Formats: sequence, structure tokens, C-alpha cells
Amino acid sequence: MIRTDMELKELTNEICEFIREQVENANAKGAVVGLSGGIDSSLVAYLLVRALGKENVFGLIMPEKNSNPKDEKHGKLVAEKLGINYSIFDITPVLVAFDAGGYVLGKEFDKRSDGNLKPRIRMTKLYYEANKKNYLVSGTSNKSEIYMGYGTKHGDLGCDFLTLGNLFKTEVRQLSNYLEIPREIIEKAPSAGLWEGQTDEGELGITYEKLDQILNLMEKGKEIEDISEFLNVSIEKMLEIMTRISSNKHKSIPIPMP
Ligand SMILES: Nc1ncnc2c1ncn2[C@@H]1O[C@H](COP(=O)(O)OP(=O)(O)OC[C@H]2O[C@@H]([n+]3cccc(C(=O)O)c3)[C@H](O)[C@@H]2O)[C@@H](O)[C@H]1O
Ligand SMILES: Nc1ncnc2c1ncn2[C@@H]1O[C@H](COP(=O)(O)OP(=O)(O)OP(=O)(O)O)[C@@H](O)[C@H]1O
Ligand SMILES: [Mg+2]
Repeated sequence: MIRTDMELKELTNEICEFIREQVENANAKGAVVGLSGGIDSSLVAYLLVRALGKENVFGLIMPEKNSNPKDEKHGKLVAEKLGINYSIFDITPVLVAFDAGGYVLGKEFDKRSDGNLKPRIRMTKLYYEANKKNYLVSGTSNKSEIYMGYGTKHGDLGCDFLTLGNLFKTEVRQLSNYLEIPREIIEKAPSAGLWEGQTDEGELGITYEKLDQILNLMEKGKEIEDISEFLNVSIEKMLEIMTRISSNKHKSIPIPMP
């Protein structure tokens, strides 16, 4: 999965071509993206600007009262480096209006329902801006997250196209290095920021480095037992990953109809 600079250049061109096609086919004028200050959304912003031009990309920075201020700083850094239009929209009052746990006095925070509410509120704001500007919404999920269902259904997974949908997280890092995204963003631990101390790797129980090796071999049709032995991962862990993949398939397929 390690790519040469030549391959990364080609990959950049392919993704930019894909973005232009999506926007043109929809007769849209540009794209909007939520800027979290993390690596995925930063890379998406860089690619959107390359594909569409800075005047056709809009960034939304949407912190809440418990967000790490560093993330907002990184979101601004990306928007300003790229020279795109952006706005800052604090979602705390919306969480309060939803009577969310942790945001309303006396109501305890529930990781699942209150955590997932945040990406769903952000998605609504992204579509509000997209409607106004005749833009499309670019999602930021990568292939590792999509396999694992590591994203909120109709939240951050709610979008018009997935710019990074064909890249494993480790490839996102390679491409981000190649496109010279600021180091402090690349080196930050990936986090959905849904609660204090949350990290992707902590919640998934595996590093992206290892996960991507597993997923890559699975895509190549290797047997579970062989992957387990080759990568020195227990059969239990392999089964846990397989179960997670199958129980989250509903997030990335068309909605069932009778
Ligand atoms: N088999 C099935 N067929 C059809 N629909 C099914 C279903 N099973 C559940 N559902 C539906 O899906 C819902 C559960 O899915 P969902 O609401 O997404 O919730 P869930 O999968 O429980 O949680 C989302 C996960 O993604 C992580 N996340 C979220 C957002 C951003 C990021 C990030 O990396 O930035 C990570 C988050 O930390 C958490 O681990 C259920 O309430 C139900 O409505
Ligand atoms: N505070 C925020 N402001 C704007 N958008 C946000 C915010 N938090 C999350 N998002 C949106 O939700 C997406 C999913 O978050 P995720 O954490 O997977 O990606 P990331 O933050 O870009 O990268 P990383 O994996 O490094 O944390 C983000 O890419 C971004 O588009
Ligand atoms: Mg993040």
C-alpha cells in the first residue's frame, strides 16, 4: 500500500477528476465540507480546492462547548492556507434545543444518542449551506471507517460523494504528506471528538496501521486464518472485525425497500 510520489500524483489527479465529475453531473457550482481540524477533512479541503478552485469551496467549522480549541485553530489554518470562504457555527445551542444529555442541566450524556446527535446536526448545517449556494456536500469518511461503520448514519456519513471513499486511513496519511498538509494536523491522534478522550484507535481497539493491513488482505480474498497468522492477530480479534463489518453494512448500502 506504500505509494511512490508518481503514484500519489496520479491518485490526486484521479480523485480531482472524480470530484469535478460529481459537481458537473449535478449541475452544481461547488462543494461544501465540514472542517474539523482533523486529517480527513483537511485532505478533502485540499483536494476540493485543487479540483474546483478555491472560490468554489466552502468550509464550515462547527465546534461545541466541549471541543478542543486546537481543532478549531487547525480548521481555520486549513481554510486560511487554502484561501477558501468559511464560517464558524457553534452547535452548542442546537444541542441544547435538542435537550441533549451533557448539554442540559441534570441530563446525563449518553455516548450513543448524544454523541451521534453532533454529526447529525453538522450534516444539517452542511446541507443548509449547500442548498443556498447550489453546492454539493463532500463527505470525509475513508475506506477503513466505511468498512468498520465508524461514522454516524445520516450524520458525517450523510453526504453527496465521498472524496476519500477509496483510500484506507494509512493512504490518507500518505496523500496528506504528499500534499503538504500541516504536520501538526497529520500527527494528531484521529478522533471523532464526540466525547472527552475519545480516539478512533481506542474505540476500534486496533491501530489503523494494523486494521488497514487486515482489510487489504481481506479485499484480496485471503482467508481469516491466514491473515491471523500472517499479521499475528488473534482469531478472536479477526472475528470481532468481521462481525463489525457485517453488522455495519447497512450504513453504506442503498436504503432497503420492499
Ligand atoms: N441492520 C440494520 N439495518 C438497518 N439499520 C440499522 C441496522 N442496525 C442498526 N441500524 C440503524 O443504525 C443506527 C445505529 O447507527 P449510528 O446511529 O451510526 O450509531 P452507531 O453505529 O452506534 O455509532 C456510531 C459510531 O461511529 C463513530 N463515529 C461517529 C461519527 C464520527 C466518527 C468519526 O470518526 O469522526 C465516528 C462513533 O464513535 C460510534 O462508534 C440504529 O439506531 C438504527 O437506526
Ligand atoms: N468541529 C467540527 N467542525 C466541522 N466539521 C466537523 C467537526 N467535527 C467533525 N466534523 C466533520 O465530521 C467528519 C468526520 O470526523 P473524523 O474525525 O472522522 O474526521 P477528521 O476529524 O477530519 O479526521 P481525524 O480522523 O484526524 O479526526 C470530519 O471530517 C468533518 O467533516
Ligand atoms: Mg476528527
